[in-house]
Amino acid sequence: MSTNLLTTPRILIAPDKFKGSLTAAQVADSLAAGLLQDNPLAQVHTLPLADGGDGSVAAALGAGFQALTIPITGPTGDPATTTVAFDGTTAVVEVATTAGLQMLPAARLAPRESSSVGFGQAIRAVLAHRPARIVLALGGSATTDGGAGMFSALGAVFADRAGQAFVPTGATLGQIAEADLTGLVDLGGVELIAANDVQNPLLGRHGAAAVYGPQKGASPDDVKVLEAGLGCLLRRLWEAGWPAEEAAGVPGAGAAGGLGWAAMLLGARMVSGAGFFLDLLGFDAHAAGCDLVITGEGKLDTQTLSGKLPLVVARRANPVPVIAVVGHNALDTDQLPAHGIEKVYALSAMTDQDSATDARLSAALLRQTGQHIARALTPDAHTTHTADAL
Ligand SMILES: O=C(O)[C@H](O)CO
Repeated sequence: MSTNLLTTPRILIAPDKFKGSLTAAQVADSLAAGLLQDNPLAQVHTLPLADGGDGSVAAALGAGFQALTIPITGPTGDPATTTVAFDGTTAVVEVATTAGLQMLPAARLAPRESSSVGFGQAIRAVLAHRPARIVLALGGSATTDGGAGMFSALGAVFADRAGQAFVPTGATLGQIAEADLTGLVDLGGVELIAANDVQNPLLGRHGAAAVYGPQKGASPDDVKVLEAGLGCLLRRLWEAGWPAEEAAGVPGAGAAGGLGWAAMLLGARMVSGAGFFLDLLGFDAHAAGCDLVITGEGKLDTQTLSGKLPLVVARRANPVPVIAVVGHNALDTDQLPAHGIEKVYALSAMTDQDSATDARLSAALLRQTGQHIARALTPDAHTTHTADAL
């Protein structure tokens, strides 16, 4: 690490979540505990981040937003509650905690039967608080319903060939014979922002069903049904007067089972989730004047290089040195300094066990890593401990 040795280093810890084990706040707190254990004089500030996927509401709450608890219908129809973050102006509503994989009862995947209706209900409920802006945090969804459930909750009516109204799920999108958008709630005057971390279009081999369907449990046959269903929804919304075809090709349209596309049809502006959340949470001001920024995520891989959160942090923190702490590093560490990351600490290099799904083990390893980093930074410790590159 080229950071000068310092007795009272000012350190900002700004990680994403470690998916499957720890929230961003838990990652940051574990690292901070280790750092302070070895150097109680360090000035450590934590800023748990998010990239638009799950953890976005938690990151906003950590930055001082208030929690609104809202009753919704879960992705497979069970009663559920969700939390929306609100600061009086901006509301953050998350797909992951309204129609997400994490909300499926007994974690049973439901690629055909799930819908985004709970996401729409949360948006509708938050309108009563008169937000100037709603951030739609996309990602981590259980469904590929193209936003049909969300539209239904917002007042759209879908009918089948017999004229029977129904709320479509992924598998029944193909039964939509007509879409009536006349009863849609008025979103005029509310700025909608879709915070998104993927660049996929709605349809095709890079689309929502083909790329993200399998992680929601879709078999190859299910993917075909979902793809055909999304095509049907697109035609019906186009017939109802929306620019459904143009929006389908926009990068990000395929986020969250097509909710990226659906959000654009509602007038949302699509933004990179990582950059947006760094701005919302005041990252630049927090990083300015620091001696070191520590970022991280569950897995560092080629997707990271295409602009995921640690790289955005590294770019924005410059000239402050940045190191990454990750669950697993699948990249050649030599290529990271060119992206602004001076050094990587990987938890998987510290243990034979799989820390990716074990929260307690991950937290313990993060604390140890915090201690390693403190020793590498402080003059006294540096002379008494060996440097510990992992
Ligand atoms: O929810 C999904 O489909 C993926 O996380 C991509 O946005």
